[in-house]
Amino acid sequence: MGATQKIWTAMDVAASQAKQNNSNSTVDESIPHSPLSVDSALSFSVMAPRVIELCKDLFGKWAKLNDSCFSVETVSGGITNLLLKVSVKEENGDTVAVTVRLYGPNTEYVINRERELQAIKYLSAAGFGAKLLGVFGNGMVQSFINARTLTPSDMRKPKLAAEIAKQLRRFHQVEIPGSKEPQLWVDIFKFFEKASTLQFEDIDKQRIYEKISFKELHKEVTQLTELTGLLNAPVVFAHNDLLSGNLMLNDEHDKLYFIDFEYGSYNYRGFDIGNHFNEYAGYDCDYSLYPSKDEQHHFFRHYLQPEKPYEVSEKDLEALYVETNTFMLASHLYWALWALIQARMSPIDFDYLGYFFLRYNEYKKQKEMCFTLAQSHLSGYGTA
Ligand SMILES: Nc1ncnc2c1ncn2[C@@H]1O[C@H](COP(=O)(O)OP(=O)(O)OP(=O)(O)O)[C@@H](O)[C@H]1O
Repeated sequence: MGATQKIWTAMDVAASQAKQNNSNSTVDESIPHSPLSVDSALSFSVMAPRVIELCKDLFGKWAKLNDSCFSVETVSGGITNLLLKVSVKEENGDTVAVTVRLYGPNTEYVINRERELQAIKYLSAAGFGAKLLGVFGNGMVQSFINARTLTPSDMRKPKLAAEIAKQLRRFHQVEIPGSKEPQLWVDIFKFFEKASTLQFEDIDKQRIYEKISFKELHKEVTQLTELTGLLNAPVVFAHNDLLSGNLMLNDEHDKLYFIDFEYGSYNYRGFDIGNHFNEYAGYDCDYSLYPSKDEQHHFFRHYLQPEKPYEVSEKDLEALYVETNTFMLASHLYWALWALIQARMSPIDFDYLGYFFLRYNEYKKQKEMCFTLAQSHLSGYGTA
């Protein structure tokens, strides 16, 4: 969904097993670590010298530089992650820029950082995102990406949509060690457990919350689990949060970057694509902006056969259309339940309860059409 605070169910990544299975020799295991932490709640003027000290501790070549060779600025952030840019004038006169990400307090219990770091190593070795340069007590240092963040309307531009599709295909081909079990329903049922037993101190929020029928919601989740189970859908390593804020473009070099792998996991390919299409709605959640069938086909052609997009068969296009638009419903349920938990847990001032209703109502609006589409496809009739 892309709001700042992220809720993550602590799924077992089997890190030790992952290390044993580690067969990708291109992964750099020599990433520097520092035990230092920098409190993200400090004022900027107190924090900046500590960030410089941290950089010196992590990277030996900077240890002897005078502090005046460093400049620190804020890229983005609030109470959760704080992203800083550190520019360093090196001895040879070159200036190098890195990002320093400080995890906010309490994020470690909602985000599985070990799993995120594991994925970053492999994804960055495959050329995705910023390069991981160092890890410290409460954050990480990555390369600074010289690019602009996309807007929702950028994502549907045919040239960019084709590039996103092509890169998503490559992303889905990356192999990350560890369990390959799709996490979608594991997450959704864990979210459901938590979301259905909340208590709000705020009376108004409690009243709104009590209007939700968890019996009905549970039925919806179960029905959709059963339906998607019939699709025999491919499982891939998915980004799971491919919204415009997580896509960056260097216009000069025509280079597109996927960033922010906090939600990455093995998951259904259709979920990743359907979730991305839901993000065409933008920050105002205007679902009338969901891509048309033609726009989806354009994306699928470049996803399925980037080298020969116009040779993709109608049959393959239709199958991926059905898969994506069935899992698109799951994306609504996933973020709806996530928002309920956020409404209770997040310190961020955002109308998460309102967001629950936006996503759940859109699910209900689309349900019949998507179920009919999937059922007729499964029964062999397909659609016109
Ligand atoms: N390595 C980088 N280089 C340059 N800019 C970056 C880099 N990583 C992130 N950004 C910028 O910072 C913004 C926030 O980054 P990111 O999504 O990773 O942080 P976040 O704290 O997880 O935010 P959110 O929760 O809103 O997704 C991005 O939209 C992008 O504009």
